[in-house]
Amino acid sequence: MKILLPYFKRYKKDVFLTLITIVFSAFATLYQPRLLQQVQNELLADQQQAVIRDTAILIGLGLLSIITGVLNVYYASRITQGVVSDLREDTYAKIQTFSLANVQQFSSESLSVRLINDMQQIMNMIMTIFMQLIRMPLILIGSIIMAIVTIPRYWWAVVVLLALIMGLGVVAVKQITTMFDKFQMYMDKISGRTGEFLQGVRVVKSFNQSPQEIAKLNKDSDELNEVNIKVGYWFSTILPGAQLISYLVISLVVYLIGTSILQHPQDVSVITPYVNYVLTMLFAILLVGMAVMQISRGNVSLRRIQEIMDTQPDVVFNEKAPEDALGGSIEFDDVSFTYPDGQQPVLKHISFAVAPGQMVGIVGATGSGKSTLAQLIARLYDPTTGKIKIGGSDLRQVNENALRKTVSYVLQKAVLFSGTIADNLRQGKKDATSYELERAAQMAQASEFIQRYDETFDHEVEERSANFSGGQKQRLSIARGIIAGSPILILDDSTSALDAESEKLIQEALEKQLPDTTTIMIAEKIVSVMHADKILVLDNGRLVAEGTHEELLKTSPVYQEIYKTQKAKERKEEL
Ligand SMILES: Nc1ncnc2c1ncn2[C@@H]1O[C@H](COP(=O)(O)OP(=O)(O)OP(=O)(O)O)[C@@H](O)[C@H]1O
Repeated sequence: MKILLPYFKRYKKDVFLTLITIVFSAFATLYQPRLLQQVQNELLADQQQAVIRDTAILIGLGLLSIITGVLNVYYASRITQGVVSDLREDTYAKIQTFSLANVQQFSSESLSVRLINDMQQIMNMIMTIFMQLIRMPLILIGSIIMAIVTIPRYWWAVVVLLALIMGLGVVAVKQITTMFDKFQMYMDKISGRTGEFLQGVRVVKSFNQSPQEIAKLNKDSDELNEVNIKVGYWFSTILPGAQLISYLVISLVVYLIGTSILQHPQDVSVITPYVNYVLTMLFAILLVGMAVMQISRGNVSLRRIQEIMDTQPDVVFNEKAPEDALGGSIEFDDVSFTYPDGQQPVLKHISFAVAPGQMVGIVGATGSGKSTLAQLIARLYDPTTGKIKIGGSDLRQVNENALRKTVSYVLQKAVLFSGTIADNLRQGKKDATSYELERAAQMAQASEFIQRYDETFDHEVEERSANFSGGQKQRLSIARGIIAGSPILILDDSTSALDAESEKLIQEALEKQLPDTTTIMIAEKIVSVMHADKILVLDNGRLVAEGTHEELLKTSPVYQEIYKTQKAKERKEEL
């Protein structure tokens, strides 16, 4: 709860006004039965003036109840909306500082559940605090005092009633709160599965995996249901149980009043207010119980947000360093890297240097560490040991904006966002002109298909870019990478869905039109990088050779082997 205090402070005025509405509303609720008793006595004594006066006050109290109730909801909502929206913004800003390793540690699905579902629980909790948690204890204490004052000689009945209902409440609340952790855990699991299912819906359908996927989802959903049913079971026993206890105590007190009515005839007028106070007490206990449960549920969510806030980003940039783009040279000095959740190093003692403007190919078998190496250049992870320098600066010392301006990374899996083609390309450069869009599209061999749309660059990209082919997506993401004009461009197997001719044209365009750009081309096929100034050969995380295609054919057995296998495969395909 401590995490919320600074946020509440921002809404001091609303908190103060909520407290005032609570005090007045509690007073109106508690004073009404007392006044009713007074009116009954005045009726019995035939005091008409007093009856009219007190009835008017009763109506006034009713109105006060309504007005303070409405104002309470208004101010509580203002606090809740304000606090949760500030907290969500801060949490979102914190997630923005996360490295890939941090995101992986939580899983992106869990982060989105925390931002949506957990925030909703926190919202319910704050609303409950300002509507019930402060008001109901006041009403509870007030109704206990008033019930005792109404018939002092049966004070013990109130004590018995409280003890029984509280006992029931404590058992139920304990049971229910232990289930909230499980509830959030299953929510994470289900949203993870649903996200995975929707993202891979084509694979699921084409491999006829729908029944299996549905069965997995059903299993998690059944487990969540079980938790919900148990919570529901406890909820459904509390209310009737507490009502039964209250009516038993009320019946006992009414019976006792009946047996002694001759000695205390004035007790006739106390029965109604007494029943009223006992029922108010019951109502207050139930609402306090519910509020405690809502708050403990909110606390689970708050703890999950706190976990995000307490996480130290494991890639920290030097915000004091200059924001200007760095140079285009790359230097790896004895770099090794193990993924945060991995056992074995994926890169082992890698050292190499690339001069600005060079085109460098990286080849190696699948899983040899090519993409990992590229991700280290973009500082999506830090090396476990060793040092990487870009433009002569140690990556651990650079400013984040400087690095993002320097390295443009076109991912292996092309990802576009909903919006227009132009919106997507401008993610590379916010203020790119139409000329720059066209030039980048031409270099990426995307211009031809873009020109076929009536709206050209304003053509809509649907959600998950479902209206584009794999090759079109790759061309657009290459164009997005090019448009940034960064000194270093990394193409991580980004031409795999293109035909050989388009791939060649893209390479020629890069060579001719971006001669000063350092280009790192990761490729499965040697033919894609054979014209590079230098080729790095990775084998099981080790840099086993570097040189031009001709040099490597003479000196590197690993390179020869890959080349031979690929040539043989090509020949087979031609036959
Ligand atoms: N996020 C990750 N967490 C843990 N291990 C990972 C992660 N990404 C990759 N790996 C592991 O690191 C190794 C190298 O993967 P990487 O993607 O760098 O290889 P690659 O050479 O680019 O492969 P490919 O040509 O198939 O893309 C693999 O064994 C892979 O399982």
